[in-house]
Amino acid sequence: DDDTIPTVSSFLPWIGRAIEYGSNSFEYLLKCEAQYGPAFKLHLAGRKFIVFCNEEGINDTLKDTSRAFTTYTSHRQLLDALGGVKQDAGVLMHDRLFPVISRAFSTADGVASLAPSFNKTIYSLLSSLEQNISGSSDVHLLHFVGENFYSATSKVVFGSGFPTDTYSDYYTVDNHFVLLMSPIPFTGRAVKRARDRLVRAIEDYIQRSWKNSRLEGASAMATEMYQKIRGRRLSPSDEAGVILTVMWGLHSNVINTSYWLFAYVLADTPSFLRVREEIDSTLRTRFNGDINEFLSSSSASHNLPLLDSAIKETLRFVILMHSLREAQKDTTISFGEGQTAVIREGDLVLLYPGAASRTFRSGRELDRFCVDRYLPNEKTSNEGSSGIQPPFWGFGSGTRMCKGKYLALHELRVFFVTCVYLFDMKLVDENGSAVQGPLPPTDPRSLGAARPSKSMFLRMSRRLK
Ligand code: HEM
Repeated sequence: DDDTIPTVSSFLPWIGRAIEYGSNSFEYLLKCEAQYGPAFKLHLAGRKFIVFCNEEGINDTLKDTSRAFTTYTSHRQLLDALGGVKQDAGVLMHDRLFPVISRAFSTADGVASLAPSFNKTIYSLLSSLEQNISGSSDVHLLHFVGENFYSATSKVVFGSGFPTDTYSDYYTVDNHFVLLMSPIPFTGRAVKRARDRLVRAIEDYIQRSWKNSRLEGASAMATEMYQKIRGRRLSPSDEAGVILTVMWGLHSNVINTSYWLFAYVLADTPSFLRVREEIDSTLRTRFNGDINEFLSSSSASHNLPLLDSAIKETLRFVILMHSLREAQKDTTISFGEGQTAVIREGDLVLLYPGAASRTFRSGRELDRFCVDRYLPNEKTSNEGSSGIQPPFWGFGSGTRMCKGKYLALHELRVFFVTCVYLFDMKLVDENGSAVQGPLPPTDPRSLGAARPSKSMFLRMSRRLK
């Protein structure tokens, strides 16, 4: 019987609308969890959704050894919304392109093919900024991080012919992602125009770069992906839309996570000083104080456990929701204390780790950023960490685990280390006042990952060495 878990009652239709229209879904799901417990059903647009909010339910779904679930539905939605793709490219994306990404990056070694050129490009972008700073300068944190990653990663993956001057359209698309996902046709005209311009720019790029069956100057991974896309005989704009969707996957979470990493760490000066000391001493003792030696080493030798803990702790706050799963056969999911939920073929399952990774077991609140929370074997180094390590799903888990995890971690580390090496940095708000302590609340319309609600700035000056 599938009636063992509660159904969110129909006198709360706004919950359905909130999710469907992407407004404040995080808040609404928290309210549902408070009222209905860790697993509940929602009926939306003629489909049944089952939401799991606790550790057991999330892990049991992510493990899915019986292959009961697919993610085609959410990938089709993404391709349609982000890439404006008209033909069905869900299977292409999932069965053809993900394995290419997976082969390229799913081991720490895999990153080696892109790391040297990424490191060089990031260093050259940041050191030219350093040369141009006199005194101190306030830069918009999200754009600082966004433009540098967009430019470096696009060039490294797609070659120097990629039009990186499209950043502002990319930003509009990413920032108003929720409007693109909305089923209401007249919302988000400006964002759709930005998306269409991006698609055309990518179409031009493909036309210019496709020579002798390869994308000139691009990575082997990008060429292999495009060969597979081309094999599908899509229209040129659908081909470009598929590339745009892949590109968004490459950039969006990295940029967003890097933004929050700077914000959380800099808003807590003692934490920042600890991370900086780890970076300085690692550079000094392992790389002769030479950033170039660090940049040309393999990422396995970086050995920055406190920075890695800070990244994980950041992800605990950033990843709110995982993509939808669609059941392709009947199955059951256990969600703790002997309770099970029956999932029927065609049901959609939504995993909601945002709640579980912030309240853990006995309901202890985990609202505070704690830089050393995920240090290996950390017990009680200070009041904040107090040895509590809530479950970590920053990169998902099981068969659908993030295929770009090692690339993402590499990029996040190298960017942060290079900034710490080159700059003195402070976090300030729009009025130029220092930001310390709790950060402003996240944008309530955030869907999969938390987005900022207010602009924050980095006050940067050259670091005296
Ligand atoms: C900090 C950066 C990143 C974070 C936090 C992140 C997070 C995630 C998460 C949570 C999932 C699982 C979603 C689910 O369970 O449905 C996922 C899947 C995926 N990620 Fe990432 N990701 C990041 C960067 C990247 C990058 C750089 C790439 C591309 C190279 C990438 C490629 C993928 C792919 C292809 C999947 C789908 C895997 C599948 O369904 O088989 N990710 N990512």
